[in-house]
Amino acid sequence: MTDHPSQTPLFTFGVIADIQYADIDDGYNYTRSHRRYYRNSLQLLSKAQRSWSESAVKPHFILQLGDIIDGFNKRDGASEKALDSVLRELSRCPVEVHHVWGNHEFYNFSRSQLLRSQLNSTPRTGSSLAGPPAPADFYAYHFSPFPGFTFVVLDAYDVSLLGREVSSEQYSNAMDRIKQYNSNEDLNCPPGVVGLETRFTMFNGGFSKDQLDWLDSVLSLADEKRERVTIVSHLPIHPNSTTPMCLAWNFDELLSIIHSHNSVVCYMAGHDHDGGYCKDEDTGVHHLTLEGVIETPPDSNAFGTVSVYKDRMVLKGNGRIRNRVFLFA
Ligand SMILES: Nc1ncnc2c1ncn2[C@@H]1O[C@H](COP(=O)(O)OP(=O)(O)O)[C@@H](O)[C@H]1O
Repeated sequence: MTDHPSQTPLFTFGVIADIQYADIDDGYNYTRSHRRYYRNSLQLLSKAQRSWSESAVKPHFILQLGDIIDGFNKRDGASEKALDSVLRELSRCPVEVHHVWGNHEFYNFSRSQLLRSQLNSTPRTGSSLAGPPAPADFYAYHFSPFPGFTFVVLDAYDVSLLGREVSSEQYSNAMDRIKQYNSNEDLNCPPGVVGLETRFTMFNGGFSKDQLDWLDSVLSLADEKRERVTIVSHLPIHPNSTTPMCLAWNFDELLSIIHSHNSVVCYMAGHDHDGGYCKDEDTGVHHLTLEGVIETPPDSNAFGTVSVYKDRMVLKGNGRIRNRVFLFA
């Protein structure tokens, strides 16, 4: 790996996904193929935090890619307590954390609770990239940690049955969309076993037209200013970076917006705990799906530190996460 050992990075940041903490015994995923270490995930977060805090070059910020606590907390009336535990652990590392929202955020909290919570990391000050803020109807924003670099947080549950009031138009629209493909009584059960249509489940969602239009305008400005843009959200959008069951419903629409701009260099997501990666050969965009902490054994870990240079980003993985170099096209 060429990691520019002699060069100082412009800035660095930490990445972590699917912590899914709950103070309960180990369990399994739905198909019982993967063990879930609910209680220990807090210890792995603690180790990640210590590694970031003690590193010679401190990360400028942390990207938390969603599912910070598990849905089982809701069942146990422990949502607030579990959230306090993970946020307390994260706050030991004195850097800004940018939170993405995943399906487990919506199992625990309503959208309005999330907007009022510490999981709403919308910056109070503007980004160096001008342009309108995102409409209040979805959770999306951009920030610029360093001149020439922009990060965009997207809401992958903007069009979803999760987090929308059953009486709302958004809920009906999401129901219409999922029912086009999924005729199961239990909408968490995917339609079929293989293929792209398996993504039409209730634990996934998509991006509204308003959000895509907003992103389009952000990327137009970024193109003009020759910014390097990294987009982060909970759901992967490239079929070669994940199993199809974890893709965003309208992944293709987001991909085509990215294709129509030249500023995007990387897209990062969580959700698929096995992780994944591909480089989109048409655009040179790197699609990284980060391995989830929740399915990581106690003697390993799943977090990364990304060093950003003028022409590349270098991911230093820990435990299950491998080192990678993302050259800018
Ligand atoms: N194949 C499936 N059939 C029916 N329900 C499923 C299936 N896969 C997952 N679920 C249910 O969907 C919900 C979300 O699944 P879960 O595995 O917890 O998501 P995540 O991978 O985000 O942790 C859970 O209630 C789970 O029981």
